[in-house]
Amino acid sequence: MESGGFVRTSGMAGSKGAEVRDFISLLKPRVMSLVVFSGFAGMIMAPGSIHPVLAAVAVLCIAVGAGASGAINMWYDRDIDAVMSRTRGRPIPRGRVAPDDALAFGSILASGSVFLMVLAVNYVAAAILAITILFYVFVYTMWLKRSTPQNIVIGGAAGAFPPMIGWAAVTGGVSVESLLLFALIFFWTPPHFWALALYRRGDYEKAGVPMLPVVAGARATKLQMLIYTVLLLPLAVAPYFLGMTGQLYLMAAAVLGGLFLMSAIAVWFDETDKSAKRMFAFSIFYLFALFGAMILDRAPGAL
Ligand code: HEM
Ligand SMILES: CC(C)=CCC/C(C)=C/CC/C(C)=C/COP(=O)(O)OP(=O)(O)O
Repeated sequence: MESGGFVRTSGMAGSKGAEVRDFISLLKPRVMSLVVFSGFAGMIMAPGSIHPVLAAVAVLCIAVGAGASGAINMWYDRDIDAVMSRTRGRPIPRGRVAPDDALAFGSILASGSVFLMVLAVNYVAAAILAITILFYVFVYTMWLKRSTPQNIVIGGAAGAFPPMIGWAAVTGGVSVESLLLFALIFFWTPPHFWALALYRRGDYEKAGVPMLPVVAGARATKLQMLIYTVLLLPLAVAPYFLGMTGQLYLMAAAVLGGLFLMSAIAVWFDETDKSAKRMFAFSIFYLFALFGAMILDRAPGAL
């Protein structure tokens, strides 16, 4: 049976185990791991306390909401995913999951995560979760991704919300501190993504997606990456100066920031893709390590 030009497989092909794996990969689990970690960091940094069961439910809602929006993104982007070598092995282009099934799967999980957050945690956390999902699906995926090279700068806001969700789960509100956690990811996203886009430029060109390296070239992209990396430096140490962390975090943020800046400079001078690949990998380590240091060094006074 055909559906929207893609082979429908549900109910007729693949072992049950393989289908479960396919649905799991619709959730973009590796990206989800860092999203969840940043949401958890928001929860740990927030003043006050939350019952451990509610904390676990909030983390689950962030994980499921992030995964669900990833599945809807894969449903919408199935045409370009089939063209790009990085994404053509995904379950929809491979014909392992029907587009309609992916959309239903993502929509049910997205609604479920928001409802559970309302019922078990609080309205503010649920509202930010809903905004995050809607922003990623409608603003980034359906609107900006295919229309402007600033797609990931504006759309990147979606990926920056999770610590605010974690913070709101504990406090029921938004604060300067939680906005700072948002800003950290917001300014981290351009160097993170453009490093990948530099060495995947051919893919985006083929798919007609106007990513910055395709539209403005490598030099302009590298300059933008340097600018965002420099702007990230003071933001990354700011949690210490706001009294959110101790000196261990300050040192970690300074060292990580220095290394991130060095990798952006290496990308600037490197005519090959080697430094961009290294910077992309380091960007992921950077954010895990930054939030890890923050969690370890949460200022006792902030409790
Ligand atoms: C608009 C914002 C963002 C864009 C466009 C973007 C794009 C990408 C892309 C294209 C990949 C490669 C995935 C692959 O190889 O299939 C990737 C990997 C990754 N991204 Fe992002 N990203 C964004 C924001 C974020 C955020 C906010 C996080 C988490 C806080 C994140 C975490 C990760 C992780 C952990 C990986 C590695 C996944 C792997 O090992 O395959 N990204 N990102
Ligand atoms: C709680 C919650 C809802 C969190 C959502 C977090 C979120 C929006 C993360 C976005 C990160 C991401 C994988 C972007 C991929 O861009 P892309 O879709 O262009 O990448 P692709 O080409 O790999 O599909």
